[in-house]
Formats: sequence, C-alpha cells, structure tokens
Amino acid sequence: MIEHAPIDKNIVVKAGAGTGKTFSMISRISFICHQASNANILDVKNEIAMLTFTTEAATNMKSRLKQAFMNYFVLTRNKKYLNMISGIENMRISTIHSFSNLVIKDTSLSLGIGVDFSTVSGSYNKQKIFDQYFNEYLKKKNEEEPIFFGSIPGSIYDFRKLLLQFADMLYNKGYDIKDATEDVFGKPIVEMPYMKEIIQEVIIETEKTYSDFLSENNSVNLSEYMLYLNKCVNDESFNKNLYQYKYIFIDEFQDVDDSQIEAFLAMQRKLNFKFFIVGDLKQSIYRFRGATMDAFNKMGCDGNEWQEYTLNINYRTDMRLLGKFSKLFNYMGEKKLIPYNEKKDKLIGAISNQLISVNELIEEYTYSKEEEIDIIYKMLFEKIKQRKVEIELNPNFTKLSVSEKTVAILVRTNYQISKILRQAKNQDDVFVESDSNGDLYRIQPSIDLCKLTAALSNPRNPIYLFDLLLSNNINIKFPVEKLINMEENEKLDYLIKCLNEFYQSVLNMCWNELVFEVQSKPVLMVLRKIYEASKPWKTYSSDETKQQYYRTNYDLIFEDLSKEGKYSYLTLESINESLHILINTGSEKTSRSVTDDGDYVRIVCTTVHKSKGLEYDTVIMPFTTDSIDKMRRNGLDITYVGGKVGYCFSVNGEAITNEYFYTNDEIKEIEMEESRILYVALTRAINKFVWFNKIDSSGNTWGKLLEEI
Ligand SMILES: Nc1ncnc2c1ncn2[C@@H]1O[C@H](COP(=O)(O)OP(=O)(O)OP(=O)(O)O)[C@@H](O)[C@H]1O
Repeated sequence: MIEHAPIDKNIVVKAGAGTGKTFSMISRISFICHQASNANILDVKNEIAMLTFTTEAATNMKSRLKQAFMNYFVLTRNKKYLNMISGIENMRISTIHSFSNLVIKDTSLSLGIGVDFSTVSGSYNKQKIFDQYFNEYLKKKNEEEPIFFGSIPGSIYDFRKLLLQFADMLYNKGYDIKDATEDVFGKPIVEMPYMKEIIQEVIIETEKTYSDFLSENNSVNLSEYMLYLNKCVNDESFNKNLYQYKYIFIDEFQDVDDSQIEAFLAMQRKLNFKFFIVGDLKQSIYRFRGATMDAFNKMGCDGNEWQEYTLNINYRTDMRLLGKFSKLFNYMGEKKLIPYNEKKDKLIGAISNQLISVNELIEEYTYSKEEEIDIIYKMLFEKIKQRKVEIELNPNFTKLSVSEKTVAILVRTNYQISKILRQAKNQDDVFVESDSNGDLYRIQPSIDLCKLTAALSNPRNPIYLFDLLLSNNINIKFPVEKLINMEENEKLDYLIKCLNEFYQSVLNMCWNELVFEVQSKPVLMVLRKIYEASKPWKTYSSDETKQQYYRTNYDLIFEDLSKEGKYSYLTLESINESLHILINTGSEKTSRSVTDDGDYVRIVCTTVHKSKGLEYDTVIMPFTTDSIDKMRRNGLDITYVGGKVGYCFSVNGEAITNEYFYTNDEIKEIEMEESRILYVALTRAINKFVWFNKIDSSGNTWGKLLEEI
C-alpha cells in the first residue's frame, strides 16, 4: 500500500520496530523506478536521494535495493532491471553529512570557503587554542583571588574536559555559540560565579579563533556542518538549478535534529521535491545529538501536503515473544515512559519459531548482592555457549541469515563492552566480537603496532623496548624477573640482547639492523615485513578465528595508514604519533569482523545505540542495574530550549546548574530516553531474550522495568 502511495504528496511512515519501515522505503524506490522506467521519466541518479545517519546504513540500503532489483530480474528476466542495478550504484544514497558536504561545496564560495575545503573532525587544534585562552584566564583569576582554583568543581583536568565539550554540545542542538549574547546563559550562578566569564572569554573566544583558523586553512569542522548547510540553503547565491531532486528519502527520521529539519524544509521550499520519511519516536535515542520528540511535528507532517501511514505487523520477532514484550511496552506506555498506545502501537507478530518452546523465549538469571560479580560472567558465557549449540543444531542452519546466526550482548556503555571483552579473552571456545563499535583503535592489533613503532622510534629507550618485548610482537618467553637488580645500562643491553635473539630467529637481523632498515627504506614496507616474519597473531591467540580477526584488523590499520600516505609523507615517527593519538583519543573507527559468509554463529557485544536498525537471533542484557532516573554522577549536560542555554556540571553526584537548566524535567527526560533505549534493545531479538536481574537491587532501573514482562 505504501509503495503505491500518491507521488504528489510527502509521505511519512511512523511505525514500531521490525514492521518493515526500511523495507517500505526500498519498495517505494523500486516502485518509483519501475513506473519511471516504463514512462522513461526518471533520472534515478539525480532525481532521488536517500539519506541515512551512518555509512553502514547507507551501504546496507544500497545492497538491499540492488537485491530487490535482482529479484525482479530473476522473476521476469527483463534486462531493464539490470540497468537499474547499475543505476543504483550512482544513486545518491549517503549519510546526511556527506549529502550536506556536496551542497556546501556548491555554495561554499559565497560563504567564504573554497570549493575544495576539507573537513576536520579532530579537535587537536581547537584544544591548543582553548588551552591558550583557558590558561590566560586561570592566570588572571589566580592573581585576582588566590583561592580561585579551590572553587572549581572537581579537578582542573576534568573541568577543562567538560568546558571543551560545551560548544560542541550546543552545535549538536543546532545552536551556534559564536552568535550568543550574554543573556542567553542567565544570571551568574552562586557556586560558579565565574562561569559566565569563562563562557565569554574562553569558550566563545576559542570558537571564534578556531573558526578563523579553519577558514584560513579552508576547512570546516564536522560538528558545524548543519549550521553551514542551513546558511548555504538560505543564502541568496544558492543555485537551485544545480539540483533535480524529485524525491528525498530519510530513514530513522526520529534521530534528526532541529537544524537538519530546518535545512530540509528550506531545501524543499527552494527545490520543490517530495519527502518520504520513516521513523519511530519510541526509538528516539539520540537526544544528546539534538534529536527531539517533536521531529515529525517540526517537519509539519500533520499538514495537508503529507500523507501518513502506520505499520503494525512485525516481521522480525517471534510472535509469542512479542506478546510477552507487549505487556512491558503497555506498562511503559501507561507510565508515559514511551509514546505507546496499545490500540495504535501494538505490534502484531507474523512469525513463530517452533524450535523454541514458550518457556524458553525469555530467560531471567537472578543473582544477589552477596554473589560475586563473576557469577554474571560465568552465567553469561554458559548461556552463550548453550545458545550457540542450539543454533548450530537447527536443521535449517545453512539457510539462516547472518542475523539469525548472531547472538548479541547489548549494553549501555563502551566501558561495559570493554569489561565483557576482557572476560571473554579468558574463554577458550567463545569469541566475542565488538564490531560496529568504532573500536579499531582500542583492539590489540593497533596497540601492538603502536608498541612496535614506539620501540623502533626510540630504539635505545628501555621503557619502549620492555613494552615491545611484552607485546604480541615478540614470540619468546621473556624472563622479566632478571631485570630486577640491574643497572640502567645493563637493562638496556639485556633488552637489546633479547630482541636480537628474537629478530635473528625470524628475520635473520639484529635489533640495530632493523632500526636502520626502518629508517632508510619505505616504512610501511618494513613494518609489513616485520609483521609477516614475527606473526603476532600467533602470540595473540591459538584460536583460529581470533587469529583471523587480528590479521584482518591489522590489514585495516595498514589500509588506513596507506591512505594517509597519499596526503602526507609517512615516517616512522608520524605513524607512531598518529597511532598514539588515535589510541589515546579513542578515535572511532569500526573494526572489521571476520565473516566467511557467516557459516558460523557470531557473538557480538555492542551498545544498544549501535544495535539500532539491526536484528539478532538472541539478545542478552547482562547489566540492568544502573539508575535510569538520575543525573550522571560526573559530566556536563546542556539544554537549549526557547533560545536559552541551560547547563549542569555534575561532580561526584553533586549537580551545579544555571537558572535555565530544569533538573526535574531533565531527570524525567532521562528516564523516558532510557526506556526508549530499552525498547530498542528488546525489539532487536528475533527468537530469544535473556537478561540478568540483581534481585536485591534498589531504585529505578532497566531491571525493575523488565520485571514487568
Ligand atoms: N513485508 C515484509 N514481508 C516479509 N518480511 C519483511 C517485510 N517487511 C520487512 N520484513 C523483514 O522484517 C525485518 C525488519 O524489517 P525492517 O528492518 O525494514 O524493519 P524496521 O521497521 O526498519 O525495523 P526497526 O525500526 O526496528 O529498525 C527484516 O528482516 C525484513 O527483511
């Protein structure tokens, strides 16, 4: 029905999880292409754009569209579908950011930036500027009142970190702090009377100087993209003839922020295309990035130019499991924690897996305060192993999709992922991946390469040599205890002797020769040679899947480094420095999972946020005891409502706020968002849901909500 909707209206599809929203976009595009191909009226490449939030979603969308046309071709043998498949390759299916990038480029000259501007997302230069202003301010204040440092909440180090986030958090809400006037921040607050000064003299000045720095270097910061897009579209030099869009599709619309909505609407006014947007407010979990529960209203979806559709049939989750979930969704709806009205929003199941009995659909593992935390891990890995075997024993195993062969451990934070990964390392027969978690620079291959380059750059520094010897790069038993009573130079000799021994055996070279070679020959080539000879993946693990994971990601880092080499001259030092920065700043790049066409059961551990849009055979939630109705213990929260900026500094559970920050409202918002996050987590499950409940925990938690199931 949706796919055949009138083409002269904007279409909005608001529907719950797993009801085929994404699927409906694919069908709609196929339908338009189909109709157009008969009448020859559509230039797919220029007239349709499809926008997503992540590169993964864009890639996924492209391959799903191609698959749809391939199916048509197989059914009809009509060659026009093959042409359409190649048309899709050129179709604009991209993230909102890369779409904006193109539009900004088209109008950039009149905004004072060159067409070939580069995008920066790092904050190194901004930090340098910030530190300069911040240090000047601290110096001035300290001269005025010597106890000034004592009045700062928490440590200077933490305070600095929070101040650095201030402007970016506002950009996320579509507000440009550079334009702010003093009254936007309210009256000075008693506990931090200096805060208004800091905002003006440090934060805003940093942003202004940084903005000048960027324009001098012909660059745009990624966090300001939407502000630029808005400026472009509203600029009189915006050339509408450059665009022929007739349809713009937007997936996961609940995640857009106000500045994106403004830009979309401004574009539509100028270009006159039609929207097709899909989303689910119950899955709105990006408030920190500026998403609001008003997204559809702000877009004007209740107007006459819009046609609204809802979907209720869920094609993902076992209908019996859905029945159990709906009890909880109903409860959360009644408590106004999620926008759920049983009549309108109840998901109707379409599938049922006869291999699982009703009693096994949900498993709750209980433990008490007295029991060691280890018990969670013990039960968790036991459960994973058991489910893995059950999936493998499915008579239709080879026909299952990758999702149907995946068990997912869903958690709230990256810190929880690292806790689980640490425990998983000790498991012989469970390999937990944490893909799609931007973890490339947190995993062992990166750390090992960094240790190798650090030692090669500092070939006579015992600290780096020691680190190298203990890493996976070196596959010999290194008797650390021998170093204990040695003098400094003795230590150095001993470390080099050990390295000589190892590199002689695998490369027929001693340490000094290796250092010379890496300084005199192309660096990537030599690093590659060392890697191939020393085989760090073998030291890393004896498990073949783990070894393959290590190698795949080592290759990925090399690909990344080689790309960088296209733009600047690579040296050992520059590689070491980049690795250090990438590792220490927790740079987000997704590691590559080892997929050999998925003929095995994958275990992934990821955050609920990263799991959105995906589905898994089993969802396991091991941690359900965090409060969902408290401000964070530490950190900064910012609101931007009605032209006023509210801010709240939390230090060890104590919150300091300005007059525009409404703590009670914020806590309610937090509780509602955490409930929506829980909704997303549960609805990823295809067949089974497993959770851990600390029976004697108190307070408002996911666990308490889950008890309603
Ligand atoms: N009409 C349909 N017939 C059969 N299967 C369908 C249909 N629509 C969707 N599906 C399948 O149901 C699952 C969920 O579909 P899809 O991802 O499009 O849902 P969604 O509404 O975007 O979900 P979510 O909001 O939870 O991400 C997918 O496995 C998809 O292939």
